[in-house]
Amino acid sequence: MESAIEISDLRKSYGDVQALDGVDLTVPAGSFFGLLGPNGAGKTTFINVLVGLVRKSGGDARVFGYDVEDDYREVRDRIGLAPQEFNVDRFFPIREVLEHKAGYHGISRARASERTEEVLKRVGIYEKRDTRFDWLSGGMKRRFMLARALITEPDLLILDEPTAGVDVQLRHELWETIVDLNQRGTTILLTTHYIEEAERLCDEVAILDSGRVLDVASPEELMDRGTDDVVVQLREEPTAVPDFAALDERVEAVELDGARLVVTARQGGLVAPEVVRDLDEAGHEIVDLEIKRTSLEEVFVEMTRAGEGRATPEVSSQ
Ligand SMILES: Nc1ncnc2c1ncn2[C@@H]1O[C@H](COP(=O)(O)OP(=O)(O)OP(=O)(O)O)[C@@H](O)[C@H]1O
Repeated sequence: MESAIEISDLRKSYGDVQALDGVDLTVPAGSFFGLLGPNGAGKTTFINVLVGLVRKSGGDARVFGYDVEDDYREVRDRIGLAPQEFNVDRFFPIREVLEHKAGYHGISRARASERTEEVLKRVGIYEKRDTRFDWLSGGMKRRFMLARALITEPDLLILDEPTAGVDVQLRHELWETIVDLNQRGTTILLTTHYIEEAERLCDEVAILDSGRVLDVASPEELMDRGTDDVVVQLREEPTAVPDFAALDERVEAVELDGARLVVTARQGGLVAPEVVRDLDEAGHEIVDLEIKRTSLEEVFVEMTRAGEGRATPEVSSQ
């Protein structure tokens, strides 16, 4: 499959701070890819290298096969970026801001005007087209950032915290719009602090910490590494229960509180049927069963906490 983003040994230092410390990453074309990491992990720096706002100190970075520095123009024309900050010309009607941007990318005046109409309708702020950016509500500003990123019909859409500070309903609406774009073939690179957002939307996520990629996997695969709770309510308080930990190595803890049994295990969904069978064979009657799945957020916190030990800035050799 073609790669939308191909990165090898990417490095960026700001003086003593090694913001990117040898990143290797491949984002397949058409995927919905998440970039997760705590504050200061290097996510914005990574994005800025791709869009030509920051010069890398070393390594190789390509977008649809084009080198981000040598083929800057080709790369920039293929990327739509919705940055975290509202870096928008505030004094013009938003319609004009979009038309200017399209013109800057070489789109004809007639097409720019059509395209402006399309994207404003798509994000649901067409009726605000003659309003200046300053006068939009916070949620409308977020929608506008997405519209501006879409004006050039990008093959790669980069969303840096696209739903920061928006209410639940708008967040869901924005998700729908983004998922629809992805289904039509646009590759999405998303950074977010709402880990649930990545869990719901992304095919794959990369966990970045201290300028390094700790892991790349699907949210499902990552969640399999955390532990789930299999919670069983028994009819009667048992005097003893089977030794689940000895029966299955995925079981990490067993807690009995009256008639309520909690088995903590990796891959709880697969362990639960065995727990039920063993209890049944031992003559216990089950009245309720619940599997409390670990969240991507819990796994993420665990992984990035493990990396804290080497978070000290290094002096760059580049
Ligand atoms: N222009 C700059 N000059 C000096 N240091 C910088 C600059 N930009 C970023 N840094 C440093 O590089 C590191 C990575 O920052 P970056 O903004 O890429 O992280 P991030 O993952 O996007 O964080 P956040 O989640 O807070 O947005 C941080 O230590 C930051 O202080």
